[in-house]
Amino acid sequence: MKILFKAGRIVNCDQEKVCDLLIEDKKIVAIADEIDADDALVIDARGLLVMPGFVDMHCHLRDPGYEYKETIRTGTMAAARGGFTTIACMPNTNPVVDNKVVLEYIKSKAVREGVVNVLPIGAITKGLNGEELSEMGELKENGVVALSDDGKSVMNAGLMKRALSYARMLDMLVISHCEDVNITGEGVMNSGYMATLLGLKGMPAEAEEVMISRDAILALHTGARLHIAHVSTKISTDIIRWTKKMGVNITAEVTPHHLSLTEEEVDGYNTDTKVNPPLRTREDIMALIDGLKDGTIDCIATDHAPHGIQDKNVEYARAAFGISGFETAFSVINTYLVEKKHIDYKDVVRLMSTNPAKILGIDRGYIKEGAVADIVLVDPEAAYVVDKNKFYSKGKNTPYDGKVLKGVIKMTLVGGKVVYNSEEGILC
Ligand SMILES: NC(=O)N[C@@H](CC(=O)O)C(=O)O
Ligand SMILES: [Zn+2]
Ligand SMILES: [Zn+2]
Repeated sequence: MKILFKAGRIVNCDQEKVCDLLIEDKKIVAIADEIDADDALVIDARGLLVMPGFVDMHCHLRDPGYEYKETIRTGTMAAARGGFTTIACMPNTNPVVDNKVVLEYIKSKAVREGVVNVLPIGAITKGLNGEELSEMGELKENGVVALSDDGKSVMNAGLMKRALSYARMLDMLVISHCEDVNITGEGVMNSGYMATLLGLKGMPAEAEEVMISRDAILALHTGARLHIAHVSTKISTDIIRWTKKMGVNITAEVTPHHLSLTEEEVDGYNTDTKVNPPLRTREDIMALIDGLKDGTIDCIATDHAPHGIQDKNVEYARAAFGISGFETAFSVINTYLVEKKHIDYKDVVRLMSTNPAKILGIDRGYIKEGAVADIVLVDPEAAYVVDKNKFYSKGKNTPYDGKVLKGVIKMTLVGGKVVYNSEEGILC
């Protein structure tokens, strides 16, 4: 099967050009000004962006254990609609991914039912209990791309140090959810004026910042590769900038919601704005954007965290933390960052494809001859109104419902196969 994209704007992290692109079987075989291939399916890509498929290094697929929130099937369908071709899923399932049996279940189900590539992340501690290390070596041998207790912090610094030492020996990436729970306590939104006004308990910025500091120092002394999940504050960004300068092997991600929405969204008590870490302030957003621009923050990750209606349709203080993020990620970035001229499309590719692929150590994220044809075709000008009821994800928990966003995914290809297009939907 051959697919020929005609006159699309091909965007990589370091260059872009309007030209043709030919795919044969699983690979990109030619990129040139004018390609003819009689037997190919021809796609008119004029006015559209042809980008390397997005790579999401942080999502929750909820399978096994919480299939009412999401399954590998529905989660990967949502990912494909979002333009993602590879996603790394967190181990906070039930049972937790702390052994090879659960890992095998996810891997085989992803091969059978997955629409996009799924890379599982294993737990740092058994059962995410923060007490005993998981069988890290066994997890690595069986194919995890990283280790994380996401959803929770490893509160015991001694244990985290040991985890990082082993990770260093095994050459594994550790992804840290940074939250000192003794500081966040019962908090449900950002600490400050809004929390006081709304009568809700706050989650102070320093809960995140002290843990990033701790983990950066532990990474410095152990030499481990550390990745900070969902960075959300100005000071966090500064700490990462400084520690990178010191030579710490540290990378970081930020989510679309932390780049676009502030704590003001919580006014009205819409539980779909409840997320961990919480939505912060305008000042934090501006600092996070600066961090993306100067390379302090390496990538954008969705932290797609789908929940059921029963988890969210309760009073604010009792609702689950999390935002369903796959299906709005690109258009949020396009609307809030590209349209506002903070970044350009080369940056989008760097942040959503090239860098996350690099951090995960996978050969993806760059369009070139010979590369696997994981590609997303985007109409950057099309605007639409977000309708959560049209999500493929079972998680309808989006704070963007009813908002107008610009940028539509027209087509997603995984390994040279069209798995989604905006007219017909999911095709496999
Ligand atoms: N981000 C969230 O608010 N929730 C995540 C956990 C996490 O990413 O820490 C979840 O699993 O629901
Ligand atoms: Zn987290
Ligand atoms: Zn998460």
